[in-house]
This record gives sequence, structure tokens and C-alpha cells, in this order.
Amino acid sequence: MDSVAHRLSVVGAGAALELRGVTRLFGALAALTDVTLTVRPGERRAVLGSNGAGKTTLFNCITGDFPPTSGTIRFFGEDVTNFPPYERIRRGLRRTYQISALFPGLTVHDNVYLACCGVSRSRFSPFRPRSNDTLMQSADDLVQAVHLTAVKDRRVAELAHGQQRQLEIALALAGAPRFILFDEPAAGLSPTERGELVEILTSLPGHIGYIIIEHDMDVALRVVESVTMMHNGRIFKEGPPQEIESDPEVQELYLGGGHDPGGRYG
Ligand SMILES: Nc1ncnc2c1ncn2[C@@H]1O[C@H](COP(=O)(O)OP(=O)(O)OP(=O)(O)O)[C@@H](O)[C@H]1O
Repeated sequence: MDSVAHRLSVVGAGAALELRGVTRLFGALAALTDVTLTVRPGERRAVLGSNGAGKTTLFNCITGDFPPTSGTIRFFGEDVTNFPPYERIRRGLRRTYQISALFPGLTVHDNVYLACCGVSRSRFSPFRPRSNDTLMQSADDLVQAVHLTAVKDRRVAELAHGQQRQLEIALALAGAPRFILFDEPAAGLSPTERGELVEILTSLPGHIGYIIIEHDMDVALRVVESVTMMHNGRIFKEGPPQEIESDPEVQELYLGGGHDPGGRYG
């Protein structure tokens, strides 16, 4: 059995994420129209599409930052459509942003430690002996998982851009997530940093599924086993990376940038 099939077989049946008929309007603009999508536990999926296709709005609906205008969202079987974002985080949903959410004056380790405190049930205490703290150990493990152990005591402001993006992944991994939404993690990275990102994503624990929005097809298609193509707020194609990559319609719409921003005003 190949590693992907094995990984998906051990994490169980059912859906991690299930969207049914999700539509999101902004005034007269339909940013998403009737999106139906199922992602299995442990599955890794890319959502691709040209600018304005609705990818970020899809993430915002899943996280609860912008609830859908209509339709339903289930997370591991539970209807979370009307849950606030923190309730989804409590259930194991995480997200990274295109814009950095790091504390630049703190060290790498302290950023991760605070993220671990933030999602843990116990409150942060300045009086807790830090060396005995299991959260400290979790933070160390996460720093290692994103290849930043060598710079763990450095302030975030001193890190290279690629290292900051790696740190954002560590923050998303805090507190035992079950599913992560990665928003363009390769943006602004050098070729070497992209290679490192691919290694980090493909080494994540097998039970953690994710959706990645990524304009860099080379990165996206190497770290997923399925792809959803969006155009003008709708899903127009789904399939394994090889099939999507060689699809003539995808090539014309995505690689040719045939986006019609006026096509979905009512
Ligand atoms: N808060 C908002 N208010 C009004 N319109 C919005 C809002 N958010 C998104 N839109 C519009 O919805 C459409 C989809 O935008 P979205 O950001 O989801 O696309 P995208 O695929 O993520 O694009 P990009 O690749 O450029 O990030 C766009 O036409 C955008 O202008």
C-alpha cells in the first residue's frame, strides 16, 4: 500500500470537512456560489484558481471569519456553520494567513510557546516553572518540526522571510490540530525555502489533513493528493494532481488567467 493510501486508511472514514451548497455574497457580488466539497480526515488538498476565484472567501467561511450566506459546513461530522471561529479552533481547526501574525520582538520559541498556551486549557502563568512545563516541551517539538531549532532563541524580527513562514506553520500546529488551512505559504519564498516548505508539509503527522491555497503549482501539487480548481466563485474541476495538471481546460483558465470578474454579479 502506498504511503498516501495507508495514511488515509488509518485516520478513519467519514469527512473531516464537508461543505454543502455554500454561497457567500458581498452585496451583489457572489464570492462563492453553491460550493460543495468533501475532504477526508488526513487528506491533503490544494485549492487553486486565479485571483478573485473565491479561495480566501472559502477559507473565511470554513473558519467562521465570514459565515456563508447560505449552505452548511460540517467539521468531523458536526454542523459548525454558525459557530464562531474560536469554537472551530477548539475542535481542532487551524489557519495560517497571508499576512504574518507573529510577535516580532519575541523569540521563535516564545512565539510558539504562547501559541501552545493560547490553545491549551490551562492558563498561562508567569509563576509556573518553565523548565518543567509540558508546554515548553511541546513548543520545542514544534520548533523542530518546522526546522527552526537552530534559531529558536532568535527574535522573530531577525529571521529571514522564509523562516517566518515556517514559524507560522509551527503556530498552526500548536494544540493538536486535526485540520489546517494554509493560505499561500510559499508566497515570497526563494527556491531553497520552497524546498524546505515542501519537506515540512510532507512530514506533518499523517492524521493532520489540510487545504492549501497556493499560486505556486510546483509546490501545491507536490504536497497534496487531490486538487480543487475554482473559477469565479465556483468549483469547476476536482481530481488528483497529475490529472489536473494536464487538463487543457485548467491550463487555459488557470495558467492563461482567463478570469471574468463581471461574470457573477446578479
Ligand atoms: N470582504 C469583502 N467585501 C467585498 N468583496 C469581497 C470581500 N472579500 C472578497 N471579496 C470579493 O470576492 C471575490 C473573491 O475574493 P477572494 O479573496 O475570495 O478570491 P481569491 O481567490 O482568494 O483571490 P486571491 O488569489 O487574489 O487572493 C473577489 O471579487 C473579491 O473582491
